[in-house]
Parts: sequence; structure tokens; C-alpha cells
Amino acid sequence: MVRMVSATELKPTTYAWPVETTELRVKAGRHLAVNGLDLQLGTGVHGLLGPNGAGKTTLMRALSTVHRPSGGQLRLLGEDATSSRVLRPLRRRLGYLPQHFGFYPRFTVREYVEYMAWLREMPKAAIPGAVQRAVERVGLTARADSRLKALSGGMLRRVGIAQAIVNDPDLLLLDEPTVGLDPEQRVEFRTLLRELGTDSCVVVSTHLVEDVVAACTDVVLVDEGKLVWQGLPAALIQIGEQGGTGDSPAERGYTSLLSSHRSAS
Ligand SMILES: Nc1ncnc2c1ncn2[C@@H]1O[C@H](COP(=O)(O)OP(=O)(O)OP(=O)(O)O)[C@@H](O)[C@H]1O
Repeated sequence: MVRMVSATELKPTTYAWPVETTELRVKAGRHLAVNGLDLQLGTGVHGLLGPNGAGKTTLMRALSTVHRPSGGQLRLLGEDATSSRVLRPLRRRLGYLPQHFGFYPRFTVREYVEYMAWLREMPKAAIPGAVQRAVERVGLTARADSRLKALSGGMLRRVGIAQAIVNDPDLLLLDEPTVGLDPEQRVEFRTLLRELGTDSCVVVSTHLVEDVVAACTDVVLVDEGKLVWQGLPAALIQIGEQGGTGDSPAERGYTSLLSSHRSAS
């Protein structure tokens, strides 16, 4: 089959990093949950790790443009994401699965993903095919016409992933996407992540270090709203081979990096 290549795909990329933050500060309520974060993320799958309260969800909300930073710089896909002028075209190129996403229980899977495609201002004629592809990619073809209220928690999470990828985003943000997925689905999801990361920037927030090692090209560790460490999964494993607590080298690498960061600060 011959695929049509759009003008957008042929346009040269004029930015070095799909995500670039400098001294980024973002509030959650009155709390400065992201507190001076410097980060550069390229094409690939970035696993965002950190303990409870580290600021991962707040960062994801800022990257998705839902939450406006209170200071510092945020550049997304080459645009200054703090400028309201660029938000609308920028949002068409983003995909976001929030930690808790709202939905209308009486919508079917297909109707919901269609609705999200429409909100992202996709061309009308492209929507039915894009919805079908997204639903197939998350393994929900057989349930495409089921109402959301009839789905299990893991299936709903997969619907959330489908709506996030329906517009083939250049920047895809997934906040704890594997919560509630059964082991078989998690393995399939890792394959999907690897595919998505070949030509876009994917940021996945998770507590599952093994998912990061299996599917990510880059590890980003944050604590108290700051960057603690960034590197290859293999480097995390290597650190874990020298010490730390946990059931796998990657987990030991994670705990070891966090404890040396905490004792240094
Ligand atoms: N609405 C709010 N008001 C005040 N503080 C908040 C609010 N939301 C989050 N916080 C605080 O901001 C910090 C970062 O929260 P955030 O949810 O971003 O962390 P997280 O890394 O996603 O945590 P988890 O792994 O538990 O999901 C925490 O200390 C949290 O208590």
C-alpha cells in the first residue's frame, strides 16, 4: 500500500529538541511542584521516573499546555509554549493521556475517540480512518462499539491511549499509561511505545522501572521538581549493578541515584 506523505511531514525540522525547558517552574495549587527544571528531550521514548510527589504529573500538565508555567522557559516543538498565540496550532500536534481522564460513560469507544479527534481539529475526512487505526493499535477493535461504562479499568486506560494517539502527535504525553493493564497488554503496549518513539517524542510517566527499561530510549529521573539524572536505560542498570536496593538492577539504579541525590542536597 502506498501512503500519502503530507506537506507537514516533508517540512524540515527547525528545532533541535521537541521539548526544551530552562529553569522551568510550575505550581500545583500553591506548591511549586516543578522547581527550576532544565530538560532537553529529543525523538524517542522518555521514561519519566520519580517518587510520589516528585512533580511528574505537574510537569506533564505543563508539557500538555493544560497548566501554565509560573516561570522559566518552555519550548515545545520549537514554539514558545508560554505564548497564548501558539497554543492552538501547537495543541493539534500534541497527544495527552492525563493520570485521570474524564469521559462520557454513554459514548462508545469509537464515539469518544472521534470526539477527541474533533477537539484536536483534525480534518473531518481523516477522522474515521484515524479513529479505526488508533482503536486497532490499542487492541480494542472488538469493543469499538461498546459503551465506555461497560469497559474494565484496563480497557478504559487503552481507550485513553487511543485518544492520545489518534492525531499521530509529534509530542505524546502519557501519564501512568500502564495502570490497570494486564501483563499481556503491558507487553503489547511496550511494542506500541517503541513504534511511536521512532518518529515522535514520547514522554511516559510511570512508577514501573521495568517498563522504562523495556520500552524507553531515555530515562529522566526527577525529585522535588528538579532533574536528578538523565541517561540511557543501560546506564541505569549499570549503576544498579554497583549497589542500591530493589529487585532488579534497574530498580537498584533508581534507588541508588535517588539516595545519592538526597544525601548531596
Ligand atoms: N492542587 C494541589 N495543591 C497543592 N499541592 C499540590 C496540588 N497538586 C499537587 N500538589 C503537590 O505537588 C507535588 C507534586 O505533585 P505531582 O502530582 O505533580 O507529583 P507526582 O510525581 O505526579 O506524584 P505521584 O507519583 O504520586 O503521582 C506534591 O508534593 C503534591 O502534594
